[in-house]
Amino acid sequence: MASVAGALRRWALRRARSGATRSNLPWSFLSTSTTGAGNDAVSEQIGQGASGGEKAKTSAGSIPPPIRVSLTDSAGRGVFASRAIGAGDLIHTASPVVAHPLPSLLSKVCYYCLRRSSGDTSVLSDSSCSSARYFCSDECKEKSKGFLEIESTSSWSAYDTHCKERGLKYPFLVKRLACMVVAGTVSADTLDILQPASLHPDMLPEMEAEYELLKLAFVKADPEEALISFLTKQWFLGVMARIRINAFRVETVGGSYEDLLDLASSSVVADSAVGNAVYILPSFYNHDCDPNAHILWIDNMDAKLKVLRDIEPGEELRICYIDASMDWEARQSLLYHGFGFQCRCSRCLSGD
Ligand SMILES: C[S@@+](CC[C@H](N)C(=O)[O-])C[C@H]1O[C@@H](n2cnc3c(N)ncnc32)[C@H](O)[C@@H]1O
Repeated sequence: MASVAGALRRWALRRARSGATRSNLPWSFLSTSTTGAGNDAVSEQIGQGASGGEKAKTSAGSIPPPIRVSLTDSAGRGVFASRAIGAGDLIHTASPVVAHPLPSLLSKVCYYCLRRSSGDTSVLSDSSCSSARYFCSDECKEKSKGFLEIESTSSWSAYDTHCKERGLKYPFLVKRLACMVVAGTVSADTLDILQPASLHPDMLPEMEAEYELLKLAFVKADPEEALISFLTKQWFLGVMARIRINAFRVETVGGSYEDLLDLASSSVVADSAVGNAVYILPSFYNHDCDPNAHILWIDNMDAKLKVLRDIEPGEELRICYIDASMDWEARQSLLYHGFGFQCRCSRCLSGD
């Protein structure tokens, strides 16, 4: 136990000495308001281009994305085009704040970037832990160092088994986020700007059990108290509430990047899911059953947002959260029960 605590202390010390700060974070400069108050800050930062971990880039690289985040009439905040965008154009790309492969695919999908293994997983498997984790490159291994060092100081068998037995995916994102916070690579309030789901009282006992197991894993590693002071039940529930609404199921598609981007269609056939991820900017896109924008993943966790048809300046950009080919009743039911809102897109309002 003492060596575990020592590892955490040494890590924190190294972070402090290297000058790493918690403000050096993806979008940490944004207001943490979940109401309209933070909108100006969001728009301003998009206008200036992103900095920090989450990169919002156009294909041209340094040009700010042609979008702003503002309040909509009926769906909270949304993403609007700040100039005309042509059908098929890439709006921006985004790297997640936090991502995790599906627990069943740890030996087949990169533990950092969610890229599928091409076959030989032995070379870059992480031998420091009992369950094999695959890394697609030394770069991904290097980028994982922070959370991995923290993760490997604790025993996760009780937490992982509890979640796997119940088929839960989101607690793995929370575990990764908590390790990143302890490692000092993200701030504990990184996701606060995102809209939270209202958690039904029936869900709370299960989530509280997950929280206790998460806390226990850290406490058993005997870290300095200050390092895990953020890890309250309120923090856990707040993160879960945001992940529930904003996590994307990452489904990578094979094929040439250019070919896929050229397609002005949302009917790209994806492979099966490789993991889950939470982004900041993509989380501001509202849903539409007849979307004018589309999110896709080519090869790894980096999301590409592109438009499906010509867009006028000022038009709201919306993606589709579900299978748009379902009928009105099925769509309404899925969006209400799965996502917690009554869809007010024009297709639904017209009864189609
Ligand atoms: C991922 S968030 C999108 C950004 C959100 N509007 C915000 O202010 O952060 C999803 C939430 O936006 C709202 N929303 C998205 N699409 C909607 C739609 N078609 N009709 C009504 N509400 C919608 C719902 O409150 C939903 O839970």
